[in-house]
Amino acid sequence: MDKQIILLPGDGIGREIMESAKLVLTAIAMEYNHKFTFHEHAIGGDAIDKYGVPLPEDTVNACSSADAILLGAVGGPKWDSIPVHLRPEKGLLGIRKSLGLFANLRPVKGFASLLHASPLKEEIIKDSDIMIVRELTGGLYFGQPSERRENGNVVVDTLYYHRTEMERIIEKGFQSARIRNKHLTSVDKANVLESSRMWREIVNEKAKDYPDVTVEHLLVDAAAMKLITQPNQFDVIVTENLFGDILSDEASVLTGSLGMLPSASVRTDGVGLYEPVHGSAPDIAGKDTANPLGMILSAALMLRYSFGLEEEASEIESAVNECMEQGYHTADLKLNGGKQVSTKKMTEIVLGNLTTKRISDSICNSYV
Ligand SMILES: NC(=O)c1ccc[n+]([C@@H]2O[C@H](COP(=O)([O-])OP(=O)(O)OC[C@H]3O[C@@H](n4cnc5c(N)ncnc54)[C@H](O)[C@@H]3O)[C@@H](O)[C@H]2O)c1
Ligand SMILES: CC(C)[C@H](C(=O)O)[C@@H](O)C(=O)O
Ligand SMILES: [Mg+2]
Repeated sequence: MDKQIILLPGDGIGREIMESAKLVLTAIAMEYNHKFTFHEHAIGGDAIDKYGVPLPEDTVNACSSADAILLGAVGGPKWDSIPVHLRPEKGLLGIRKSLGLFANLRPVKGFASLLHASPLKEEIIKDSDIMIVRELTGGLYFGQPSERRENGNVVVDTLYYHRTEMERIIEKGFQSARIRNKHLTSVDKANVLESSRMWREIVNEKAKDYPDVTVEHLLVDAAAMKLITQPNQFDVIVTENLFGDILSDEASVLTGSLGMLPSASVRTDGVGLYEPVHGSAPDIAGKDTANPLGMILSAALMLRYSFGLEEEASEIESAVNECMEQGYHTADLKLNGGKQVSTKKMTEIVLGNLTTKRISDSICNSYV
């Protein structure tokens, strides 16, 4: 298989973890005889520094003709004084919007050997396996007007959704539930927001097309509580943009660290942008301590969803699982015992676990 992959490392730990994903994909390409060609482009603060804008036209053009895109993270204190409409984060919002990537899939499944890494009790998180389906190109993030008025004393952010934007993401939620455990939790704030009233109406209409899927409506505040008290009651969560952003960071606690969570931002034709759920982690950037696994697992999602390479994707996921079982972890996973390693070392261990299946144990041992 011959694929053109755009790499957008971005800011902070973005470049460090992107290097990890690139090495893993290169190893997979060698093993399976694929040709992955990588093209790096600027986004976020990196693009502001180089070109004065968070999303250069050249980056958009390259992404538009690529087979898939990997993104590290954007943002950081260096760009804090920049007005909101020019900030690094606008580069990320801009690329999602211009490519029409309306569905953000955030699987939250802890590794069995990491159950004790979560601050939550093992009996609560055991067996939890959730897919968060987050709307990604509408809502408060993109509402117009969005401005300061009356000498800066009044601020306006608009929560705008068209019915069709809700329909397509809710449909995605039902489809995902149908191929998983057939339970859909729709999260909204229908006791307060007009947008949530329409959201709930659409969920109820669509439910008629999916009689095999059970549907539950939860208000977002209660959902936030239930996510960490009864996580195994969830299968698929479908929700709008801002609620999905907040709930996915919260859900990462189930896995032991935000650094573990991958995500896929897709549209209906298979084109996708793959990015870890976490941000640029400025507090640990450049220290070789970041957890690269959310990024590596995002690369696995790319192979599965954009290229249909299920075996290769599963091989990466198994290699990551093996690292956990071998007791390796980066500093973000607060474990008693185990072997704490750097970003680079963790990447080498994943690579070693990949090749053990095809080469030999002795090569793997040279990494550890
Ligand atoms: N997709 C993205 O590009 C994205 C996502 C979220 C936040 N951001 C941006 O990142 C910047 C920092 O935001 P923040 O601090 O609120 O969130 P963050 O996700 O960057 O960090 C939150 C905490 O988690 C830790 N963390 C995150 N990823 C980690 C990893 N892979 N390994 C180890 N520890 C990790 C950080 O050290 C920090 O303590 C902001 O500019 C924000 O807008 C970008
Ligand atoms: C950086 C920010 C714009 C982004 C979002 O809110 O979508 C991030 O938090 C995420 O979860 O991908
Ligand atoms: Mg977020």
